[in-house]
Amino acid sequence: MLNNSQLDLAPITRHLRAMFGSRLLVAAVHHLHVFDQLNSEPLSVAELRNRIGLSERPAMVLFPALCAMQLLAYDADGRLFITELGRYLTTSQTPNLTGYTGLEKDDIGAVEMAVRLKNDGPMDTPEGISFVKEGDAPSPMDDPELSRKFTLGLAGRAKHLSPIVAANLSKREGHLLDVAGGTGYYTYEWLLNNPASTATILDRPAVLSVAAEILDEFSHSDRPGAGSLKERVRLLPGDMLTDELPQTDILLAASLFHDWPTPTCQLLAHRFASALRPGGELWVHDAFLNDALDAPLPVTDYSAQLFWGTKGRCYSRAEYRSWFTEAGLQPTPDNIPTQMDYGLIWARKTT
Ligand SMILES: C[S@@+](CC[C@H](N)C(=O)[O-])C[C@H]1O[C@@H](n2cnc3c(N)ncnc32)[C@H](O)[C@@H]1O
Repeated sequence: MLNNSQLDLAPITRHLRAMFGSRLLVAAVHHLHVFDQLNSEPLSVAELRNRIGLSERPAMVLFPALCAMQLLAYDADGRLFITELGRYLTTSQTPNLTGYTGLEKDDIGAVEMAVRLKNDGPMDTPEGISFVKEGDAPSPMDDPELSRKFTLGLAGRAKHLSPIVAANLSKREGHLLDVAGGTGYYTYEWLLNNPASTATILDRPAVLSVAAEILDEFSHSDRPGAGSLKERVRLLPGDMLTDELPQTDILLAASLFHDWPTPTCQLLAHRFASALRPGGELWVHDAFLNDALDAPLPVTDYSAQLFWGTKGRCYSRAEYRSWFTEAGLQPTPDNIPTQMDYGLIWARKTT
């Protein structure tokens, strides 16, 4: 069931994220010289990566974006080639737009994007990387001020999307584990829809102190059932990468995998599968690339934004489903759009 009665705010998030796509374009043309490399012949992804010195994550951000911009495409052998449109970004085409796009080549965002693409992330991160806590490295999510800033920064998005997400998750009596749950809005909405159920929100301690304030406010609202929420929610401080996870019937990973590189996503899929009881369900709310990894443009822009600020990127549903299968789960074919270019997919634990 899709609750579509509220306005989709995608135009706002698309314009916001387009800035990162623009940086990719200028960096690709003027700093990484992608179009010069492809000018004489199509190249395999591996060969192009090798020539411009990109590791896996930046390549899987940049190449899908240039395809979604219709500047590159894949041939039948899986090699990248310059499209008719993309030819106007080569100096061998007359006329071409390289002089015009070159006017932006010293833009500070484009220059920094080129640095981050080549380095697979920023050169220096003394405060740690936004939204991630890994090992002993400093994390803004463990700093009282920064974690509040980042958590409240996502609050409006979660508040807007959570009724739609909750309406589409399974209705059942049981337990929901909202891993890296942030504000907790997805949990509160699901508990209102499932009055006999309970939930755990797992996150960093500093994040959970913000969640506790939001839970307090939510439980004093006039929403039916809000009064019993506090008794039904447990706020569990921890590290999802290392701590034992509580057993659950439904595990929600909302805007979670996209902060992490592929090997960590594979690890998380295994950890989440182990936390599910037989018959349990793993739900992912995120923005997905298409399985051909060449569209859609709003998601390739979002992937660039995530690449800029986190350890992750956007992934395709096929990538998620392969991790679920490797972790012993059975992916369902469901593809449930929500809003702001997000959607839901899920897998079940059969045994
Ligand atoms: C992008 S936010 C998503 C929050 C929420 N699910 C939402 O959609 O609004 C990612 C969350 O992951 C949490 N996180 C990062 N590393 C973590 C770790 N190792 N253990 C637990 N939570 C972690 C962060 O504190 C942050 O709240």
